[in-house]
Amino acid sequence: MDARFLGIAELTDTPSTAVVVDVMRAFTVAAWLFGRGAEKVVLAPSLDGALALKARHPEWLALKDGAPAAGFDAVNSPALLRSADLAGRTVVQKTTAGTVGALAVAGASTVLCAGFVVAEATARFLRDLGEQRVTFVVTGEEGRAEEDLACARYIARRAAGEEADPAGFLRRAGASRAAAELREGVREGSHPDDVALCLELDRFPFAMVAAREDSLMVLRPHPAPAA
Ligand SMILES: O=C(O)[C@H](CS(=O)(=O)O)OP(=O)(O)O
Ligand SMILES: [Mg+2]
Repeated sequence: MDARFLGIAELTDTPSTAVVVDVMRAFTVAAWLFGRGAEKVVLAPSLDGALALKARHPEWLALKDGAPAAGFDAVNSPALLRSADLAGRTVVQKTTAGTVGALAVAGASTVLCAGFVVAEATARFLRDLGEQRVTFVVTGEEGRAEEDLACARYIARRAAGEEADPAGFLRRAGASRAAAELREGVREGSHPDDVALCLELDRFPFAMVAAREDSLMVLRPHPAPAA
């Protein structure tokens, strides 16, 4: 498999198959939303866009990164969402990196959103797809976020059918700037358990596929086929 690893600003063409990686924290959060029963996650282009969607659909939940804010129901923290009852709910998510990365490749034929919590299911999806050229969008720090790069490289190895010891990849992610900032409480809207939850390998059995539905980019879980 020919894998390339690009930051959002480095995307000069529309890839056929894109895996958008945001370990800390957007797509760990999205996986937890599905794990808690959410039906779909609508990826919003802006804070105002998220609030407009919520105004049109008052039953939807709006989630943003950073500090809590008026009009939003939740923040971008897996630990703060891990006990929420979200059965059948739609969540509108807007974050600094992850949702921006997914929207940047909205024209791709296949868009997966991923973190370590869905790594093997994502790799399995790619193996089943049989695509030879996969673009990994490394959403953090202009394509240099260690946690996203480590996760992307791990998924690429597994998608190519190679054995890969996850320990080194997880260690690299755990030593990232994002992990340090979360541990130190620098990032607002966080919980002390966020880093550990972001580094839980294969916590969930589904991949996450984003696709256009009407004018929206919508993320849904894609269960792994029976082995
Ligand atoms: O919520 C996050 O961890 C980040 C935003 S910030 O770096 O904390 O400001 O957003 P994400 O898009 O999930 O990387
Ligand atoms: Mg991030």
